[in-house]
Amino acid sequence: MTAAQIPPQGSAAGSPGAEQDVEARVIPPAAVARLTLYLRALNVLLAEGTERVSSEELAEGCGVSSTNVRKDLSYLGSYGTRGVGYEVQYLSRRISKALGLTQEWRVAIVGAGNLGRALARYAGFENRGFDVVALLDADQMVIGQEVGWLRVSDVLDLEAVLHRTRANMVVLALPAGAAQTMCDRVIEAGVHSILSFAPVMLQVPEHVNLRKVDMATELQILAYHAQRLPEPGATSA
Ligand SMILES: NC(=O)c1ccc[n+]([C@@H]2O[C@H](COP(=O)([O-])OP(=O)(O)OC[C@H]3O[C@@H](n4cnc5c(N)ncnc54)[C@H](O)[C@@H]3O)[C@@H](O)[C@H]2O)c1
Repeated sequence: MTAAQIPPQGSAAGSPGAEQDVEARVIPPAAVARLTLYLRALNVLLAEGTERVSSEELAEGCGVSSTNVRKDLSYLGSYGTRGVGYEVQYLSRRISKALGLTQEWRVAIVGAGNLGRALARYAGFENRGFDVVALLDADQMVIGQEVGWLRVSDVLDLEAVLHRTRANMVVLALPAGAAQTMCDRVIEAGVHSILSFAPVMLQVPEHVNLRKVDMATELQILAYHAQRLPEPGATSA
């Protein structure tokens, strides 16, 4: 094993001051995305009772290079010592903290159609620090229905529902035409972290964090890469 070791808390790099310095750093988006992969792998290792892991093992489990692992983890602090591997529990805590996952995230979903319902029923969010606290819709036939353990609220009451449930993230699972108005209302109600599935560009002020999920674009990227691969069984000329 050649991985660097995370120091025990209280040593120079693990001291509260050092952690604050580290947290002030901006982590590049691609590294943030990989940190979420490491966290998922580390949580599996934790559940299995594994105490240490090398950067090579972590890299293999996440499908990235060990150089990437070491570089990404260096954003959380410089850990220098080689040969012992990372302490799984400590590293998992550090990544969770860097990703803001030690904070309570309470998610309201607007749009209780196919997508909104599937998301509301998905049990995996809670394990990863996201509590789905509300599901809202505009359709009188849908309002009041039970989805999982939630009852669909009337979107006319959006502001009151967000306030009552202390939601601090909103997922928009709405038709494109309704998304901007709803996005504006959500921001006006004080929620500044929004994930949108609507196939439309949304305008938000600078202080708002907006992420857009576009599966069609992902599929197009996949198609581009797939057509560049040789057909199975094809021989190169
Ligand atoms: N990004 C992706 O990967 C992806 C994948 C699937 C769907 N989508 C998009 O997600 C959105 C939802 O998809 P779906 O399949 O669940 O659609 P759906 O038609 O099943 O559900 C939409 C829901 O939104 C509700 N709604 C409409 N206007 C509203 C408003 N102003 N306030 C509150 N609720 C309102 C409707 O009553 C309906 O229940 C669509 O825009 C779709 O294009 C994106």
